Amino acid sequence: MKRSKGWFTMLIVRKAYLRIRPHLGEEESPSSPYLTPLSDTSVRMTDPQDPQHSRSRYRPSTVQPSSIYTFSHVFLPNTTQSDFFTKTTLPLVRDALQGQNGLLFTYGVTNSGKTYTVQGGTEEGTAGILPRTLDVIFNSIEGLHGDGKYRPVRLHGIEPSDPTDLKPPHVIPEPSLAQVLGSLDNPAEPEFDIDPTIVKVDRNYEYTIWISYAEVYNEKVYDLLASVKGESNNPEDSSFPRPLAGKPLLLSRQALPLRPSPASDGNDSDINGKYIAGLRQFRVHSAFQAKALVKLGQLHRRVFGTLANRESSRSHGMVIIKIVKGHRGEKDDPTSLQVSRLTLIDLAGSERTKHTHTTGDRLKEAGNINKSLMVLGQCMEVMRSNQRKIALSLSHEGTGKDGRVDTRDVKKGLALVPFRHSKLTEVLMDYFVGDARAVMIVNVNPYDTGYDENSHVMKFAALAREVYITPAPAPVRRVPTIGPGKLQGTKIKEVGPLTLKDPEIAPHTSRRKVTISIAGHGNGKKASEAILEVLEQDEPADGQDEANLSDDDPISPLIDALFDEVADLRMQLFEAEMRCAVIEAETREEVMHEMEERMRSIEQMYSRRLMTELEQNEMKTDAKIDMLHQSGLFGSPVKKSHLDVVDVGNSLSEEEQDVELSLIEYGPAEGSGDESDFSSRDSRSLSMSPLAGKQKKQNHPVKESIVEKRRFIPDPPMLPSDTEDAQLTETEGDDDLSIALTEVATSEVGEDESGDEYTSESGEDDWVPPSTLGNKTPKAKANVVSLLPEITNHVPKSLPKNLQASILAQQMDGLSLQASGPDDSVVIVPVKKFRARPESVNVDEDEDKDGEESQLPIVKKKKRQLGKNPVVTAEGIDMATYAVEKRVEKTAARMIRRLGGN
Ligand SMILES: Nc1ncnc2c1ncn2[C@@H]1O[C@H](COP(=O)(O)OP(=O)(O)OP(=O)(O)O)[C@@H](O)[C@H]1O
Repeated sequence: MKRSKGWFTMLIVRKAYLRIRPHLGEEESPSSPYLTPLSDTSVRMTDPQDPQHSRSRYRPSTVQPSSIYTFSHVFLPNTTQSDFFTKTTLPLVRDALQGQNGLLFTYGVTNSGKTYTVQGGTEEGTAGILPRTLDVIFNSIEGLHGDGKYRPVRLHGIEPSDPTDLKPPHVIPEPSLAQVLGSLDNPAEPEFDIDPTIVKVDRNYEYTIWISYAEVYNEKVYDLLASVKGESNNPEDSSFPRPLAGKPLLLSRQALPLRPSPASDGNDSDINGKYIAGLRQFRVHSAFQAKALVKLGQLHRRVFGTLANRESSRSHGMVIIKIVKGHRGEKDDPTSLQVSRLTLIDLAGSERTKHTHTTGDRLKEAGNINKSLMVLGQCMEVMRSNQRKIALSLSHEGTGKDGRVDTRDVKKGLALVPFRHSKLTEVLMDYFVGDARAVMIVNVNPYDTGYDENSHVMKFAALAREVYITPAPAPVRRVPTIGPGKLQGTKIKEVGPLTLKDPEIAPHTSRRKVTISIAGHGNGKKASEAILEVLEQDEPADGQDEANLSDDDPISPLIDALFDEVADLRMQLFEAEMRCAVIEAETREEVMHEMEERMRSIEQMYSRRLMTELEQNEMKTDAKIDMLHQSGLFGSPVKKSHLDVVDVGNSLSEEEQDVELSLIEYGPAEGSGDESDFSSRDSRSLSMSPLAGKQKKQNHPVKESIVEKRRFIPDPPMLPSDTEDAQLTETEGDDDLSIALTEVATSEVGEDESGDEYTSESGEDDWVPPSTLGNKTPKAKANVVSLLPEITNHVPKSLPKNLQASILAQQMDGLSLQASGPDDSVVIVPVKKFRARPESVNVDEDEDKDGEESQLPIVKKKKRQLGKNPVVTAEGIDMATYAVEKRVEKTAARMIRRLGGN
């Protein structure tokens, strides 16, 4: 494929490196990091709050919970500064020495290690990439220093140097802030921490190195190497400005304007970049001098950027290293000079306004930081889309006239890259549209709480990687041999330090107080604080610099105004988006809390229900135990009884009485005095059983039919009794139990051998008094013992043992032995139909009609207190069942023996 000529045809890949910060000892103990290195070039980022990894199911975020990101290289936490420098920055230094422009910037959230990467730490061997770059440059040009007759200006210009440029930096005329605070700070960079690397350079050339240090703070550009003038309260006092008692030292500085690079500087690019007008630069002869300047700049940065958070960089700091290279054989020919720039930027951390609840100045500052970073991202996105369009056009090469693509047509269709929307991108514009190699370093602290912010950082990196920048050789400019101050092109007005006396600063100033802590750092010095008042002035209005603008300036006032309008609108849009994002996050959080609240209340409701169920079950069990006690399955509840249900009562042993008594429901104790409330007490005791309640509610058809039948069941004839006042009657409150037992009794043991019923199921007509049964069926000598297996067989074996025992007990409870008739036949009657009741209790009308119940014996009620008896266990029930069986067996055998004997 033929390549068209143009700036977009030679592409180089931008490098994006990821550096993972180690966990620091003094920080809170980390959970697991959310970054997992997968290879040398890729990492997986997993949200620690993801439902799969956390109990919380709701994330107030739309960020993907897990993603894989690819970089040019991933540096693990244990990477040394030296290794990092060699792999990321050294190639840029080599290119710069060969005449290529380069840009390196660090990007990441606060506390992710950007400053550590650029400047370094305090330990030996921890010098960052900036001091190492200076070391390598000076190591490499050793013996090749030029005489510095010419200096670089603006972006691409060269002009004869000013004598002041040659002065060493420490001779800044005004009392500088460094002098004020020099003793306060001791930036770490031990002399012994020098990078020994040497890069091979063309030894036919001479080199001069120039350093500038600027910062973009609150959408304004400041010179960090400009002298800072202090304002003493005493105008006569021209000496060293020290703060008066109780009054802070007042420091002032002025923002610098950005100006388009004039075409006369010989920029090859179609789009002119911008330069920082008035930015001071110093020629340095050694790495030591250069580092001293950088330290001064860092000190200024710290002082002026300390408004909000002294631990955090709130500005974008950029060190610009310019290398002027001239052929040794053409020393007097400035046209042979080449200028290359290497800019290292320590970007401010992306701020979490919604997390820190930032307000006031801090919010504005954070907004500006975010704005500049966002615009940087937008620029990259537009550049990427433009490059795609270009690539698409190139792929259709041959469709135009002569089979060539007209690049002008292609460029017309490209979107405008919004460099002008922030000061940062305006300053960097030249690198993107011009001739530069760019390297981005992404710093991430994998233990940081701001997963979402870090995720945005990674996405930004992914975007940046797809942008390609054209390399081009550094321009070689012809410089007229004119004296200092009379320069080619336009002369830029120097913007020096201002004082409060300067008339123009009043309308555009902002004042703020800055407190600088001076920590002892274990060097024997006492920790103290210095309060300063900082006065920052806006850059001069355009009108003031009109004289400085070249005729070639491409910006017309109308276009400028339109751009400003667009910038304003974008700013408003950005703010609206920020507000929306905050509202969205808050709403999500609110919804999440509401959901959690609901879940909690549902959980509570279910636990309450569960508790109720448990209580009911307990009561049910208690009721069963009660029944077992009443039926004598747990010991013999009534030792002395006057049961007259069976005629043989008098002659039965105590044990036999126990068994029989246990088969009869309880009534009020004779003479206990509480006979009057027997009914209510009875029903109360039954109501304790949830089962009973349920049965009542269910209104079971079987029950109804049985109840119906029972209405017609006549009272049994009076049975012989040894207690005259004992009566058997039906107990109202015990319906359920009696129904169940009646059912069992009537359906299971209601037939004799001949198949004749001897208990009534259908009504009065069927009723056959037990006393006559013997006569009617003389052969029907029911053997209780033989009935036992039958009863037992009706208990489902699949049920748990305790339930089996309970059913058996109920069945047993429904039976009583009765011997009657002249032939001494033994009959089984369902005695559950009969209830002992006191004489004073009113009985049903039906019963009253019979008038017989008054003759029924009263059975003494055995009182039992719940909880006093042992807890039921399966073994206990087994044993009890076994005991009952045995006792019934024994009793029956005895009775049969006795009856047989008779
Ligand atoms: N690779 C590393 N090895 C050891 N310590 C590190 C490393 N990276 C960062 N640190 C330490 O982590 C802390 C935070 O780093 P640093 O100040 O560089 O973060 P930052 O991203 O520049 O923050 P800000 O944007 O707020 O200025 C510092 O104490 C620094 O010494």
